[in-house]
Amino acid sequence: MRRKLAAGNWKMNGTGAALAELAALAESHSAPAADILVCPPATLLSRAAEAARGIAIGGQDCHAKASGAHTGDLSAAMLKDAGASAVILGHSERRADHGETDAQVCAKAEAAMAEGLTAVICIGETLAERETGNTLKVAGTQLAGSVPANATGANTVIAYEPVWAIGTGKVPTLEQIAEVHDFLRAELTARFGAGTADSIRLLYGGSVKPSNAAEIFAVSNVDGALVGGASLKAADFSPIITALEAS
Ligand SMILES: O=C(CO)COP(=O)(O)O
Repeated sequence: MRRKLAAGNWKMNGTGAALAELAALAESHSAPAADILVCPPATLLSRAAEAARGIAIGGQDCHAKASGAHTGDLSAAMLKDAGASAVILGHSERRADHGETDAQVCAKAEAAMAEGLTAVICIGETLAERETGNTLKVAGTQLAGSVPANATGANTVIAYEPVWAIGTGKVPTLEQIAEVHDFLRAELTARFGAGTADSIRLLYGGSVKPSNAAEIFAVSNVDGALVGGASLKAADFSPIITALEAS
């Protein structure tokens, strides 16, 4: 049985004052029935790890190399040293803003896993790709190219985030979410076998809110959510976590 996971991606939001939201979240979810992960900006990682009390902390990217001449980048070991136990990789905003390819995401995931971090690997189609009937093709290609061969339920989480649903208030239909998640599970089964595939959690991401969380969490093969905007305030993220615990 996969343990559910509520993950928050703060993106490029938050200074020290935002840690009060994390402390409030930890306070109201001291013994959660689902895993909770918050990924703040890297500048807040070590302070977040102190404020989080039981909530896991993650980075939003890491470099594929362990160290060296890569100005502005962070290695997986640095994230771990700052208190992270996970890292989001291949988010569509990084694929778009920094031209990250599946192969680069895969190399980053390998580096993260080598440090004992859980790689939260993001995939998802653009609106143009959906409208031309290529959703599953894109999801399959990204999955195959971005997920390392040594993926397990312990070191890998997959987040399906349709690009057109991120920050837009637009959400796929429940049937559309089910279609992609069922497909991803089948693809993982074909590649890794049922045992490993059944242990890897599949998150949905894109405009998840307290008002739509419960119906999304009832969808087949949805093991939780990767939440952007609604993870910034404890008052929004908390009811999403509660809905996941009840699912
Ligand atoms: O990109 C996302 C999480 O990684 C989703 O963002 P929103 O929840 O703000 O749509």
